Amino acid sequence: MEWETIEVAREDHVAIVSFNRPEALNALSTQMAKDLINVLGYLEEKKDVWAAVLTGGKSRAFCVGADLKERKNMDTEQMKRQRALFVKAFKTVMNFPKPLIAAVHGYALGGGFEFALGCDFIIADETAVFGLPEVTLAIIPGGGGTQNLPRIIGKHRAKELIFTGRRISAPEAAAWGIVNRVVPEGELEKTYRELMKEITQNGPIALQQAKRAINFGVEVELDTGMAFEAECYNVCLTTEDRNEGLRAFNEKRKPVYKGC
Ligand SMILES: C/C=C/C(=O)SCCNC(=O)CCNC(=O)[C@H](O)C(C)(C)COP(=O)(O)OP(=O)(O)OC[C@H]1O[C@@H](n2cnc3c(N)ncnc32)[C@H](O)[C@@H]1OP(=O)(O)O
Repeated sequence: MEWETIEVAREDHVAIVSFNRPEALNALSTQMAKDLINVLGYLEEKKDVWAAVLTGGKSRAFCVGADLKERKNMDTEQMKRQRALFVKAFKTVMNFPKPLIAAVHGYALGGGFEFALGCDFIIADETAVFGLPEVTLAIIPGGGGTQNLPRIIGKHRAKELIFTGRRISAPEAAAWGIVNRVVPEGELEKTYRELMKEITQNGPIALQQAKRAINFGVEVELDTGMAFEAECYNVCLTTEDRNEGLRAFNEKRKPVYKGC
């Protein structure tokens, strides 16, 4: 499959999804939103894809947010249509059922930062810069930033970043819990390949059920969350992979999971 603004590479059970508009610092155009929705829908259906990583590809930016050049020439109707498409793209990232990790090099601003926040977690190299500058443009984050950021770093820190529109460095983002780890420049690709290999040696159905249980559970009170966790656990109980896991342990070998 080919997409105009996004590259997809495969490595075993991992899909490497890279924004591919380096000439515009991966600014989010209408076409890139369409491509991202199609790519993630395609990967959701691919049974042999167990996890994915979202990167800025060859650009010196992960994604610098909405394409302000494209937007400048839009009328109200076109803006409304683009907004609906953008919201669909952000929700497609947030609702992707398999582990989806953001690997950030360079700028992750506005919608670019919101794509990363919609992933399961973020790793970055030391060049990464994060920010939600929307209020400097007299708008607000419209890709889930006002919802995901406070859930990750708390209301007060989220309000400081959103009210100021200030950019923060990778080490600051790590100190605030936005980023799980920061690696030296040039080591991001090696790091995410190792991380994805570590994740995809595990049961793919269990990965999806763990994601479901966590995403649902953090939004509800404990008893409801525990009941939902039990539902997710039961999905794993009836898999052949679960039997393989037990067999492998008792035969003192690494399990070979098949996603069934
Ligand atoms: C739902 C989502 C909403 C949103 O995301 S709102 C938009 C939020 N994003 C922004 O406000 C970022 C705007 N861009 C900048 O602040 C700066 O740029 C950077 C800090 C990202 C980079 O600055 P520097 O390193 O000095 O490079 P440069 O000359 O400003 O940009 C290089 C080329 O990239 C284009 N570009 C940068 N950001 C965008 C963008 N968001 N939309 C469209 N193009 C962009 C520029 O125009 C220029 O291109 P040319 O060399 O042809 O002039």
